[in-house]
Amino acid sequence: MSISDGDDLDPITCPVRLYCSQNKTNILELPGFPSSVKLSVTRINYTSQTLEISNPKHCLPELFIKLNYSSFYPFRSIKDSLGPDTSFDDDSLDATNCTFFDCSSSVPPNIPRTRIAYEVRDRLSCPILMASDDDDIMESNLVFCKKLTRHVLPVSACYTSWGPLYLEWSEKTFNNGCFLACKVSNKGAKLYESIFLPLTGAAFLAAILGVLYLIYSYYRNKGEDQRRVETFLKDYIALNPTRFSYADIKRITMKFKDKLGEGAHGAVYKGKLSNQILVAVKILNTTEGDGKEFINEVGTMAKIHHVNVVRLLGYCADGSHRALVYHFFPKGNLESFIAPSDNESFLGWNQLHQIALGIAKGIEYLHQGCDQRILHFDINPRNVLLDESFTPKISDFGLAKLCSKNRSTVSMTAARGTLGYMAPEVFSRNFGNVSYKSDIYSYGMLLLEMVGGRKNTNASEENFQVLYPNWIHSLLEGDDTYIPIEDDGDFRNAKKLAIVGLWCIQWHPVHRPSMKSVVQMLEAEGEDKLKVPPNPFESAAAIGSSAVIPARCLNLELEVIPEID
Ligand SMILES: Nc1ncnc2c1ncn2[C@@H]1O[C@H](COP(=O)(O)OP(=O)(O)OP(=O)(O)O)[C@@H](O)[C@H]1O
Repeated sequence: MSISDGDDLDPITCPVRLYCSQNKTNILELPGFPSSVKLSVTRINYTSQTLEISNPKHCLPELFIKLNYSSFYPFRSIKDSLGPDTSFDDDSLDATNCTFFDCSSSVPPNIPRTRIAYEVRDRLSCPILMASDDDDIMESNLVFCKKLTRHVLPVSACYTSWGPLYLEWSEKTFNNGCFLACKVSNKGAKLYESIFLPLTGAAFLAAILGVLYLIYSYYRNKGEDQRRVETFLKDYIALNPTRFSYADIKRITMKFKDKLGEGAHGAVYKGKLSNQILVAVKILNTTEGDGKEFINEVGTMAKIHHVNVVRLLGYCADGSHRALVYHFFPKGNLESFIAPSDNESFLGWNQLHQIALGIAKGIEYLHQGCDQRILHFDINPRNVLLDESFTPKISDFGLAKLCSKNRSTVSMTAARGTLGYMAPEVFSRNFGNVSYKSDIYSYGMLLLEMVGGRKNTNASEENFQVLYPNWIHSLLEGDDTYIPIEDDGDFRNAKKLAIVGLWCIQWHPVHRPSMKSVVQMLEAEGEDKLKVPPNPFESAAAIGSSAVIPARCLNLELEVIPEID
């Protein structure tokens, strides 16, 4: 769009010209006598190829008085925007003799309802009127007006007193360089241009920006995923845990979509580091503080690398958010395999024996294999996870305590662990000092449950309530028939687990074996050489001769004696 006053268009080559004025209105300038006439173009319709002409003063005759028929060339006057009066080829039908009257000093008393009459009504604002040869001068009361001049005009022009006038153009008209239109200032176009166009433009821009943002965030996320996996792999090879931001954790767990379960310290979610690396993310219950302690603890746990201990792959300490990232183990925890609801999930005695041995080796490593002795304090079947090949992995170090290897006992201000697996001395110091032997007790209970769990599935309600250790003793003496023993191998494995379990749950910590001895016992050929220990609950069993209290409940029966240190 170019803005001009029309002077840059040569009047010789462009006798009729259209240009965009300084106030951005299209002006159609027509050659007239004694000077050219400037008409306002209120609308340009490029589809129907029409112009709408009006005079801001609503008095076109004032302007038309200077024009004649040829002034309009190459335009044709039409009735309205819908179509021409006549075809382009028949000029004679489009022209008429048009007489101009000055009616400024005459207002007739009775105005008939004719076209001219309406024009008369507007005399005050537009005192010049036009009439064609076809108009009845009498009827239109023009007899009271002063006749000015008469010349040929397009028919429609002569019938238009206050506008608008419609002009039509042919194809080539706008291609001769004399027509440099700007925007047309009609209301619709204004609306279109001021609201719709900007809106569509904005929507289009927003859509483009949206698409660009999606592409950007896709590649950024992809880049971030890539970066995270690369950092992880580097850390993994260097045996270090990766530190993740909370945003990373959200992405890894797909906004905590798949919950695996919930423990005492927080919920566990399944996640993905990449398509190949599946993880379980434990979101610890909201904590306060700067997380230094947590990072120290994580740092120690990060050094634990054993095939039977869950390896910490990463952690998050971001504001008050704390999370731990582990490998994902599809078989879940050992609990569901110890007392499965259907016999088909029974892993077999050989497999159970292997699992028991794996757990023992994991605990032995924690007790002896690290710089510092690590006491777990929460060994139980739920904290043993199984990988695809049923290799056990000790998990959940939330209650673990680090202590110097040359200290045989540790101080604890509160009982910790899971009832039923908790050693008596952890429950109350009156039973002795807390030490690594407390983990041995928990492990012993786990072994007995592995053996006894089989009985639970086959037993009646009455048999279910048999005191484990007593029942295990009966088993060892050959009095029990509930255990699903199919061959000698089965019997030997079950018996071995039972004997080792009984040793581990000895009442007094000093009577319990170390994990090293446990591993040796489990690996030793033949269970015959293993001595059956005294029944640790003999006195309790004697008191309740009906022996209907399960071992787990027995712990609950213990009198709680407050801690002294
Ligand atoms: N790495 C993992 N792979 C697969 N499942 C897991 C993993 N870690 C934990 N889970 C599952 O998530 C659930 C919750 O585990 P979590 O260790 O928090 O609780 P818990 O051991 O059941 O209870 P608590 O923490 O009180 O001892 C359990 O069902 C557990 O089997």
